[in-house]
Amino acid sequence: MVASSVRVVLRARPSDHGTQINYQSDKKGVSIVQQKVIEGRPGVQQPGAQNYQFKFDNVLDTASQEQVYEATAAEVVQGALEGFNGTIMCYGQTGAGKTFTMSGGKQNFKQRGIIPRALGQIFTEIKSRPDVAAKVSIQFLEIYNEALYDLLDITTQPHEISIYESSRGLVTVSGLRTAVVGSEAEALALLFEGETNRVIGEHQLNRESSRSHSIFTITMELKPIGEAPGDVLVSKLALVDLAGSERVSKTKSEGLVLREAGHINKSLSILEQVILGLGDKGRDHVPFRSSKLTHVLKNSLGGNCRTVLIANVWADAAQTDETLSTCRFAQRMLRVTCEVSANVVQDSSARVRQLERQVQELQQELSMHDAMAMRSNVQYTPYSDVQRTELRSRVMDFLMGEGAGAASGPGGPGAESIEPLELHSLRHMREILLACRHLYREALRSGGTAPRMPAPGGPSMPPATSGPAALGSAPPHARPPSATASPPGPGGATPPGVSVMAARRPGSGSAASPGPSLAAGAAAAAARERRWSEQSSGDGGLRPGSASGGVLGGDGDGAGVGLAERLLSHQAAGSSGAAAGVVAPDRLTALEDYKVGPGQLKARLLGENRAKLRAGKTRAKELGLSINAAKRELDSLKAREDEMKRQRVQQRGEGSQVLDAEEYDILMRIRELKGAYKEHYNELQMTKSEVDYMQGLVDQCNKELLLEFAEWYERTYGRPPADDGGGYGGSVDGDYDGGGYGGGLPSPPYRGGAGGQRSAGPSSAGGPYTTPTLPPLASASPAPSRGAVTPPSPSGSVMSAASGASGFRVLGGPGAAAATAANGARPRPGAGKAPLSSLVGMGAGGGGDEASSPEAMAYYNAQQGLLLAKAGGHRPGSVKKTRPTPGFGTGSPGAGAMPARRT
Ligand SMILES: Nc1ncnc2c1ncn2[C@@H]1O[C@H](COP(=O)(O)OP(=O)(O)OP(=O)(O)O)[C@@H](O)[C@H]1O
Repeated sequence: MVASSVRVVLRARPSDHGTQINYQSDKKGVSIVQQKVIEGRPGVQQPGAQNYQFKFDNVLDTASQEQVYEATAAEVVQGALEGFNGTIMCYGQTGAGKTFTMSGGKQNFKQRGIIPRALGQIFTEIKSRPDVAAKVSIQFLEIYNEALYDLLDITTQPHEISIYESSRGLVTVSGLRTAVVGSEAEALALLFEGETNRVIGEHQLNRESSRSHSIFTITMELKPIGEAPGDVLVSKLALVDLAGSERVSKTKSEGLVLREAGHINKSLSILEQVILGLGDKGRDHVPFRSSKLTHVLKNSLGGNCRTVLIANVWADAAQTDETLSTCRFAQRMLRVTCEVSANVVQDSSARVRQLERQVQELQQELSMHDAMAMRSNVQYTPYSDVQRTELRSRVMDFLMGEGAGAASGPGGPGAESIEPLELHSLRHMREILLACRHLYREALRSGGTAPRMPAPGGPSMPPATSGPAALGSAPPHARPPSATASPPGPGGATPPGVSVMAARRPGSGSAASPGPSLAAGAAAAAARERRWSEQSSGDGGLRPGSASGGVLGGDGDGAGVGLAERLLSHQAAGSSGAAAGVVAPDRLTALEDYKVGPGQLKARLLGENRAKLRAGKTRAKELGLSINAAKRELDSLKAREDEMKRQRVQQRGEGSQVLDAEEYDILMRIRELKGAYKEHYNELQMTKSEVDYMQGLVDQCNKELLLEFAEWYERTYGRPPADDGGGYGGSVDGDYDGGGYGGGLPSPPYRGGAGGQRSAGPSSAGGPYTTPTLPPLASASPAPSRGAVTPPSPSGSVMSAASGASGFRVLGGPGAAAATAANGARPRPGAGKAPLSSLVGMGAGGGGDEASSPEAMAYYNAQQGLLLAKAGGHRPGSVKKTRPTPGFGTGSPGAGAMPARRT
């Protein structure tokens, strides 16, 4: 255990108003000069302004925020790869940029936050370690109004999620879906999926304010593979985006948003008390259990965890009070220390192998001892069939030998004439007993009489209790045949080599056939065995929420549900107009109006992101082509070089080092090509990550735009009748790269259906990922090394690697596949039953041909049934998200003509 202090990073959102707080940072820390207005003259201290000094490890200058995000992610990721738990927690007032820091901005890849960076680093590192088997799993928890929600599965009810604390103080959250992910793209898809499910609201200071705390947990298990497997490193990374503290006088919150603010402020104030308690060594009680947030974070605050706090402040003069309060909180956090140690878990299979080796060595050791003690017939290995048969015949001889029937016990008449059975070892003794049992059963089966056992301690057994009927009810240790050879002495252990005069069973004819109690005993044993096997098979089952592997299976959960559910709730609610009497245009027309009207900001963002996504794909395609061309040229140059080398050796002998001009040129060209290959390969890796990220952003924008449109439509024209399937599910992203997580929304007819058709197959889906594959660059590729670029796998070329990493792997069940096919869209990571979202609008006119697909409709109906069945217990957040609240839309300040946000 090593004591480690919490690290604090200060990160400032730039001022919106040209007025800002003056930060000065030097080695001592950050100094904040409180100023009134310094417009036009930033950095100039006004007379009488107060100066505050805070000391933090790292002051984030906005110009270098990418490096700080990258470095902060790397800090905990590196620790996690060594088995240390880590936490990064964003704290600060509302609007200060916590979500921006954790998840990233919505504009571009460069703005991605700490979570996507951490995921990228984890998978890059895993790829560079071929000697390690890694398992990465993800959970995404939301704490909203003091209730727990699963952001990866919104059908899970809060009461199904609970916090457990072990006697050693280890806190775990049970009931959450655990998604095992195999690539960065899969993990990113889940992040975006969860983000979309998060409850957000709008107030004066932030149009997209998180109304909940979220904890994105990455669990890693790293296990060495190969001849001598070692211990497993298990680590947990908790990436926490807290809801922002807010002064309601500033945020002008009302209604539900105000109530949410109450919960947020209360839980943050308990967090402060916990931090105060942890910093005060004299305090013996820290109120971790006073709020769900502090209870869940217990191990991250002062536990076995390396913790980094990012104090987010808003560098605006109007926010000085909140900035100072955040800095004070961060200062207190610096006093908290954690006891950290690497989590090393023994690999049970490796342990078994180790013990087997140990047993073997001990057996050899024993054999040597026996040889020295002249005990040559001790056997430590299991008996073979031949040995067993031989032993049985000896036991038989013993039982039927001279004096049989006369001897009635050790010392009885005739006993001295019986050749004793020597016992060499415990194993030998057991085998003799087994042989007795075998013979006994054989005798019973062949209709013979069961030999009677002598009464324990008595010379002979009274007939009434000695028959087989009595045997069944006898205690196990007294049952034949074991009792016959039951060795003397406590515990029945007989020293090896001791001769035991086995008591001979009187062969009297008084024994009857096996009685019912024997049969009952056998039945009970069988039942026991059955129970045991049932139990063990039950143990192997997975608890709900501990899904492994089938992360996104088409089993009724998945990416599209959140949206679909919300959309369904609109449809199910029937028609009720906010503006009853207004003639509603058809929804596709309305959607077009919405995109140039109230939804133009999001529509523009979507358009921009789509353009960036397309640019990324084009670049990836160019890079792929150039890599493949380089590879082809390298192959032919290599062949030519080999040929020239062979000729040179033939003509001038083995030792000749003199190259002619052509061979020299070839060598130079090979070197040049290798450099270009490596450079382009690295760039392709980066571009690939960017494409995955931008795809997620596009999908997220797409969903949000649809959702906002649905809310706006309802407010403006009232709820559409249930059979009006015209628009909610219609895509706002008709381009080939579009589509929600569920495999793309159907292409709207007003766009000519281009999207749906173009995404019909892999060759049209991802331009750059469809060129022919090439074998890996064998000798020309750089050798894999830690931290270096991993060359393409032997099974595929650079191009196929790119396509794989884009994650277009079908993870959904048959329903997902059917829906995807119906959709004409390629399956996406996180698909699961996601295509539901694309099917919602199929009822009439939304999806063109696809609507007629019986498989798709069957899938849709099944999903709808599932949702309706669960409708009674929907999480409040998801329902709430679909419903404009009093604080929004018409009434809330700042809402204006914007559609009501999810609240
Ligand atoms: N460094 C930055 N550069 C550019 N824009 C930023 C930066 N930080 C924050 N923003 C912008 O400020 C706004 C508020 O940011 P964000 O939603 O991340 O704040 P928050 O602290 O999470 O707020 P809340 O607690 O209300 O959820 C967003 O529009 C975001 O894009």
